[in-house]
Amino acid sequence: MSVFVALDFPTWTETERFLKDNDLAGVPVKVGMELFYREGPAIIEKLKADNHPIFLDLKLHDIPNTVHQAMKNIASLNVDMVTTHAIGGKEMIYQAKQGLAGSSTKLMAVTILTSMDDNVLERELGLSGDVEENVIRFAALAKEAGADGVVSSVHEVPVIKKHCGDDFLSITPGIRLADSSQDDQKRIATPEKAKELGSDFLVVGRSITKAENPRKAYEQVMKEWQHGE
Ligand SMILES: O=c1ccn([C@@H]2O[C@H](COP(=O)(O)O)[C@@H](O)[C@H]2O)c(=O)[nH]1
Repeated sequence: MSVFVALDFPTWTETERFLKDNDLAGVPVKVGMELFYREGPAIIEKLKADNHPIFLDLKLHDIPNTVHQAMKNIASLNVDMVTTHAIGGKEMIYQAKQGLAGSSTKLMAVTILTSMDDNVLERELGLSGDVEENVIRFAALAKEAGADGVVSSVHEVPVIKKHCGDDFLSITPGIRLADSSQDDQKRIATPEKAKELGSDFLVVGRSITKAENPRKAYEQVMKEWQHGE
């Protein structure tokens, strides 16, 4: 199971420099809105040419037909995983999966963003239940609709596996090394904790990209993830 480095950079020039300067050729990477909206699908071809496994994190959320048609276009990019928001509902998630038919791209549904906590759910969104209850509900919905797995924080992985089964994949952002700053994330965990709680895949951005020595930070993440230390 892999660690995806979040390439949250404004352009390909900066991305390419980061990967080269830090000797990260071929590592699994996550492409999100910032880079994709600037560089478009060409960025995927460039990264594939350098053998990077790719998680395309575009978090689609629209009416079912629009998401279906968009996923048909995404399917032709042959990335490893793509995201949709579970809050778009069962029919939207189902149509997202149908749009990917014929490709090997896995569909991951975002449950509750790792930048949110119980307070935000209750006071700002008026959702009933705490983060964990909502994550379980969205994960069960995503599974029923045909998704391959969900995005959540590390802390909800055990309950997701309990309710949806061990083979329902979990990918967890909000990863921080012990000395990294929390930034805008509310539900964080170390790579070591992610291993202990059973995440299948990690997403690590600023703990690596903003580190004084990104290569050393990447190696520390891998050490904790592979050996739990
Ligand atoms: O719930 C979510 C879903 C996606 N993300 C994305 O992961 C990275 C995390 O970056 P860090 O710098 O490690 O905080 C970022 O690209 C988000 O868009 C998430 O954080 N939480």
